Amino acid sequence: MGEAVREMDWSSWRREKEKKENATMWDMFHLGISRDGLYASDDPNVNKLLHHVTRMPIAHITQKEGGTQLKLIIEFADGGHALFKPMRFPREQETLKNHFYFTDFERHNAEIAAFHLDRLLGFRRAVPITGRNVNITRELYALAQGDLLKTFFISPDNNLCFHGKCSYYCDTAHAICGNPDMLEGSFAIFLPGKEAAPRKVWRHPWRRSYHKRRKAQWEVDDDYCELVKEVHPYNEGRRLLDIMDMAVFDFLMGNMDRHHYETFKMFGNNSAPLHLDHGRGFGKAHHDEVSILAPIYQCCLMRHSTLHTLLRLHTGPERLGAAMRRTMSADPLNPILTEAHHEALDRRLTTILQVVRECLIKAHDPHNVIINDLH
Ligand SMILES: Nc1ncnc2c1ncn2[C@@H]1O[C@H](COP(=O)(O)OP(=O)(O)OP(=O)(O)O)[C@@H](O)[C@H]1O
Ligand SMILES: [Mn+2]
Repeated sequence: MGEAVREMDWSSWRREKEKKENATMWDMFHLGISRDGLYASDDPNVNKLLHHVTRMPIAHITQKEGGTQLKLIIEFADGGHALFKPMRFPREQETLKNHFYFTDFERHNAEIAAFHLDRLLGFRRAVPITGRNVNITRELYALAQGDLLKTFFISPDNNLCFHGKCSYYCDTAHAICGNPDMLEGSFAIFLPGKEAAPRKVWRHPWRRSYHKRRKAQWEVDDDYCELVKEVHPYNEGRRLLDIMDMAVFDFLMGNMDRHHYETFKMFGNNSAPLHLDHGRGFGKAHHDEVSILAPIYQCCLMRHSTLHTLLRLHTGPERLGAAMRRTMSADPLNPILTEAHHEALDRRLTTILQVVRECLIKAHDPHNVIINDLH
């Protein structure tokens, strides 16, 4: 019953958009969202929309409520919206050695790179994101209001800075500063509003403990996957395989911060999870965090289509690191990643294939490991 009502909200909202005389690029993006992904593999609108976002004048800015680190909701002159994450540190700065994944600063370039990685892996579950240079004086300070406006100041080095209000790192010591007032940031296309397209938030079964002295159950129980396989929604349908895809994606970028994930309620339980929030990926180019692959080595599962893509990106002709370099070269903030991260992507891909190989050696039947979804 509940599902049916939500389907109706979504369809009346869709009809409303489709009726509009001139559907905007933003409308087209929203209308293209499906059960399987946020856009189609051959959708030319995605690159067009991202290019548009790099040039469109900004009309309004507000702080995004909640969240641990500062984010701005940007409204453009044509009525479209994006989620802005500012650059805090130069790309060369790695995750601080004594920081946990949950105290790591977010990186705008990781958000951009993660979108490209998700698309190259064929998932299309991450929101399209582009980099853009903003002029803090003209494009942020001139539009800021209320509490946000009060946080702008000139630093001792004569740069324009602000820190906003949030529960972590929103103070003078952790301000976001321009050079002298130019600032890099990531702009993520906004998803349809929660009213028209409500989302469900799920705890990730392999989430980390977020406590500096405690371990999660999957870290101490090698049979953890057997438990997960018993419970909804992992006991049927696509979801457990989606978790394997997420592990591939997160391991390649070194993202340990996948505590929750979201799905659109209107598509029901058998829909693709969204890949959101990758600001803590690409933090350490010289360390491979193999525990991110725990879902894969504990369950020994992978979609055939995913394995197929991984093998292609491993053997070439264009390998993963090179493909990332190529697709990100059009971004205004190119280069997005340092060379060491491109090397890490190819090295980690080899590790994933090795883990799958070990699963196949152990398995009684390879069809229990590689799940055929290529019909
Ligand atoms: N492109 C988007 N459009 C609309 N909403 C978004 C978009 N990206 C993220 N969100 C929403 O904003 C919330 C916060 O985003 P994000 O997780 O990136 O920030 P965060 O500061 O890391 O948050 P948290 O600390 O709660 O994890 C997400 O839970 C998601 O629901
Ligand atoms: Mn987060």
